[in-house]
Amino acid sequence: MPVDAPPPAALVANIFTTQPQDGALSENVECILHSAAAKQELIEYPNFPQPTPRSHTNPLIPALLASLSDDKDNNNGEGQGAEVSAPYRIAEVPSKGLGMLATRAIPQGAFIMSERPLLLGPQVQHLDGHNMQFTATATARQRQRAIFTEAEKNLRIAFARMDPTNQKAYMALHNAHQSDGSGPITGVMRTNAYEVCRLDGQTYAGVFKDLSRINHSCSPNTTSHFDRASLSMLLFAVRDIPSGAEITSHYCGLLQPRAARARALKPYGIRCACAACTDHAASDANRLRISRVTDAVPAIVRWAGSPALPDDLLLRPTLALLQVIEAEGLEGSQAYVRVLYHAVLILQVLAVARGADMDRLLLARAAKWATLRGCRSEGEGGSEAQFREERERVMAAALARAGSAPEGGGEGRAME
Ligand SMILES: C[S@@+](CC[C@H](N)C(=O)[O-])C[C@H]1O[C@@H](n2cnc3c(N)ncnc32)[C@H](O)[C@@H]1O
Repeated sequence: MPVDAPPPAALVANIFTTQPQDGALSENVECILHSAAAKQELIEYPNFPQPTPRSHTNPLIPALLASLSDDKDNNNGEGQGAEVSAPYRIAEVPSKGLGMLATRAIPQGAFIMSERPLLLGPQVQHLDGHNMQFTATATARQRQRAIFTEAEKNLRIAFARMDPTNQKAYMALHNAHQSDGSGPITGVMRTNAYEVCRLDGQTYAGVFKDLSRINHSCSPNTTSHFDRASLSMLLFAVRDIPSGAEITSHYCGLLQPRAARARALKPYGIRCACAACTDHAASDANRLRISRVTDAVPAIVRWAGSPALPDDLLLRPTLALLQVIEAEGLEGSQAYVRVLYHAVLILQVLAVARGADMDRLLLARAAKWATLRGCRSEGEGGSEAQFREERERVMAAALARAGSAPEGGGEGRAME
């Protein structure tokens, strides 16, 4: 279809647009948007369009590293802007088809890659046919088929507008929906799309050439977030990934029990046999516990201001919970970042009250907290202002525990 041809009358509610048109054709994203307001939101995003990031440096890291003199390897991103080859390759993985493998050791928190989607559109899974007319006697199956037919019609229009290189990459992706009524383009979308953003109240998903090759794990070693300014997904390691190891993400909620994960993975044709799915009783209990992690700052303030309460009252369970999350391989969870933050606050109080012997414990947790926060989208889990205010509250209470302010103060060094 020629680039500027209007869509058929039945599809006028959809807007077909190529964005951001800022470079090579294969870097453009074909978008199906449900409203003019969605398009406006997309292109009027602050600083849009930016080039796809080739590296990502966590601004919190350098100051922390300066104080961690013997931990120089813990860097985030590709270092001083040197051009380095991609730390991954796409290759066959036994019993999973293709997958993504690390071509060198990737440290926790490191930026792995960024990529724009080949195609961006409303999440097919969420199509409920609310804007379609059905006869009263239409069965659920007939409605489902009609929805897939409509989705395929829309996707075909967007597909026809795509750069031929991207069309080829798109159709080469895996399709786990070959016999359920999905059309071929819809099937690839349903198998490979990542949720990317919300526009005008609707959730959008994107299909990627390389990112969509990442296989599922219930204990994934990456996290990703979408960068609206560059219209690209950024991928980070949430724990050290050895050279040659598979790079994994997740296709379902990881804190739900094995049975619910199995249901969510069925449409992908995945019968997961990982440790958490095999020995699921203990893992389900751990994940339930992790799902219940809440904000402990008020409890930390109370403890910090009550010298009669033992030093290890909160530290011991907090460090134990970190171990449980690490044992489940859920370092990519928001709960892990939150519990690390709790550990940092508790250790800061102890550093003020008990002196320098807590420093190494504190700095190690603070570095990890900053590293993993740097992998998440800005402001997720709390703003800088909120952290500063909470830290001040905790440290004010800590002075009561210490009896007086320590010489030189223990706070600034660890957290700034
Ligand atoms: C998004 S694609 C991932 C890339 C895919 N392996 C390929 O060859 O292009 C999803 C498909 O990969 C396979 N897959 C992903 N994770 C898997 C896992 N943990 N175990 C088995 N197969 C998996 C399934 O066939 C699934 O439908």
